[in-house]
Amino acid sequence: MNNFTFHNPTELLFGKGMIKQLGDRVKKFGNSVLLVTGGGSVKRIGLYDEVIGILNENGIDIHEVSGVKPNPRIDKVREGVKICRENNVDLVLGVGGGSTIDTAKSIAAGVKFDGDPWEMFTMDGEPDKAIPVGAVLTLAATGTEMNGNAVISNLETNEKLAIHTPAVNPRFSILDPVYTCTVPEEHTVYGIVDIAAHVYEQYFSHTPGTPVQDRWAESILITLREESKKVLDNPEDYEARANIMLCGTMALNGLIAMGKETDWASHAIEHELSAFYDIPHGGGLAIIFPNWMKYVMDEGLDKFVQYAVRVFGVSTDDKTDREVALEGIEKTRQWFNEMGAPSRLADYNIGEEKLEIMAESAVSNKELGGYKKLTKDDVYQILKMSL
Ligand SMILES: NC(=O)c1ccc[n+]([C@@H]2O[C@H](COP(=O)([O-])OP(=O)(O)OC[C@H]3O[C@@H](n4cnc5c(N)ncnc54)[C@H](O)[C@@H]3O)[C@@H](O)[C@H]2O)c1
Repeated sequence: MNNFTFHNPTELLFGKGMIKQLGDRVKKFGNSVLLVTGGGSVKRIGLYDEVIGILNENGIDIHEVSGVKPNPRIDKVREGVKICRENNVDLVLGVGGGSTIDTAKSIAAGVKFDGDPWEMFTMDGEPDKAIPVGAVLTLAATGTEMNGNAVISNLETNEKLAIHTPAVNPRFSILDPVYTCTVPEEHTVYGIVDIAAHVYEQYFSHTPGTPVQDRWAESILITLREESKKVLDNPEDYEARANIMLCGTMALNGLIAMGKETDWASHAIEHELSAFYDIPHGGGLAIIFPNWMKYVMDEGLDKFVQYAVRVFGVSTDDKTDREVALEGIEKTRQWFNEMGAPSRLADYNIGEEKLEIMAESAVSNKELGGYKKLTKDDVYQILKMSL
């Protein structure tokens, strides 16, 4: 295990009715809020009215940015920064899924950033200041509710890039699984795939001596498999929704990455797909991940054997390590397929046209991969396997 420091400053308020704590939490940071919401789902589920009611009851001034789209855009960040500066906003409150909360985080950092907010995503280094952020999560997927990441797209440059800074870790995050009961089936599935993908990026690592982290990761994957069946059979199964939500948070809050090298190549490849084709992040990951696994498994079969045996119960009898590893990967594809996730780029009508330019862009200015370092040609091969 490598040396590490772990500090996660986000206060998690988890469970039915925890929204009641919102006024108290917001008032710790001041009395002027920028409320950031998406395309309307928070209104349809009644959460918007509830949040406005609580903020009003507590005498908090409300400013708003609404209409954040999936694969959120930099223009909404610019809009929010302007409003915050003009109104001396004390806290940016994101209410919605990852796209909305990432926008809230980027606005909070943009307020303290001297320059156009897009420069925070393209510059060397990370922004290190932000005004406080709060989150009310409505979709289990990204882990953004308890981390310092925010992913934003720029449609003019076909780029989807991230910032990573503890400055934007939400000061508090309210997670009521009831809100996730209305997430449509396809986004529920994309969320589950995204959570599994976060685990894979940290699980497949060459760092030796990490049995605790490995078993935490495996427990998230096994729980996800069990609960995904329940939630797809009954979308209002509270316990299943709650367990999936907790999996999402624990998959990307630093816990399972303690003392390990991590990978993130598949996420970078998927970000190219989302940037060029505006496809759902989880849908892109479902296509890419099993192909990435096949492409890199020979760099360290032992971890893939462990994954196959522990997560899918694959028997090792009379099989080579390679056969066991491949069976684990096939079971991964089967699990994603059974949930109805896409399996080929053709499912999004994506052909060969832009594979080369996406491969080039994925490796530009950065080293890609950890389990296997990937060159442009490696990325191209993985995309080609995914057609
Ligand atoms: N910050 C991070 O750590 C991190 C990690 C992974 C991915 N991401 C990014 O997050 C974004 C994806 O976020 P996401 O997966 O949470 O989805 P999302 O926020 O894009 O939402 C997907 C859809 O679900 C709808 N929705 C949300 N909650 C709902 C509810 N309760 N009921 C009905 N509909 C609801 C939204 O309106 C939207 O149409 C991508 O841009 C991805 O790249 C961020």
